[in-house]
Amino acid sequence: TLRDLPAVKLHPMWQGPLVVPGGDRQSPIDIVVRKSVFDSELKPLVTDYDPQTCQQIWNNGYSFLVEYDDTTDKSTLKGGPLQDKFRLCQFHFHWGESNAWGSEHTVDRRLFPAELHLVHWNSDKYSLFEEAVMEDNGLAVIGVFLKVGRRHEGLQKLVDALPAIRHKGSVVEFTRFDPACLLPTNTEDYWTYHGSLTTPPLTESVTWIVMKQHIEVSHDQLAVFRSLLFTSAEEEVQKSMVNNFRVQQPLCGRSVRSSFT
Ligand SMILES: NS(=O)(=O)c1nccs1
Ligand SMILES: [Zn+2]
Repeated sequence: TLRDLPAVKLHPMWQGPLVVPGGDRQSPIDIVVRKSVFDSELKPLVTDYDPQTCQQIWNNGYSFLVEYDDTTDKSTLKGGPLQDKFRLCQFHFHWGESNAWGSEHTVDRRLFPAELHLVHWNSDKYSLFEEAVMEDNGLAVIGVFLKVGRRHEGLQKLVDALPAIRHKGSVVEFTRFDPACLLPTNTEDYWTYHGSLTTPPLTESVTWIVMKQHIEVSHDQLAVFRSLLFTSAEEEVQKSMVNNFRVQQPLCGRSVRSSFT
């Protein structure tokens, strides 16, 4: 198997392959603003999220996920660079142990303390996330940078639920949360490129939509993210869930388009 190949180094945190063999459209990447290409055909994002589809929040050992009922087209994303309609299935974050780093994407090498990912799959073409995750045009992930500043009132409900899921594998009910409150006010300006998931299975099935405008959260709110653990309750050594971001990947000739000049 992959593990037997001496060339494949296992990632210390994910025990998965660090480099995907033959991967030439991996994520995350550094977005070099002056090299991005303005595309006037790019439309504003159209999100239509139903808070009633929010189901649970859980610690999967990499991040914490807020999961939505994606058995119907109740919470959807369309527009932007997308031709089809995409269904929201979950959102999660990546962050650092300090405010100096934590995001997966960077803008002209600038790091942010954290990054939000809203994960959607193409429900016009596929019937399950597991199917779409293997296909070129299967997924669309919105990336939003977080900066430390004012407290984010909408985020607080989520922050208050985190102590209940400190350990890997813990799940609690989480309902009536509108993820639209986590989007920046400006959803017209974004960069978009074809890439991959940044955690296993790392498949190259993602149309990335990285928002130009960040959102602000308070230092204390981010500190609660860092109080989560990678480890389950049974493990002797508890490890703080921090620095759960992937290293940046080669662009391999890809172009990044911008919806703004
Ligand atoms: N970090 S990510 O949004 O690329 C992702 N990885 C696996 C499922 S969703
Ligand atoms: Zn992510």
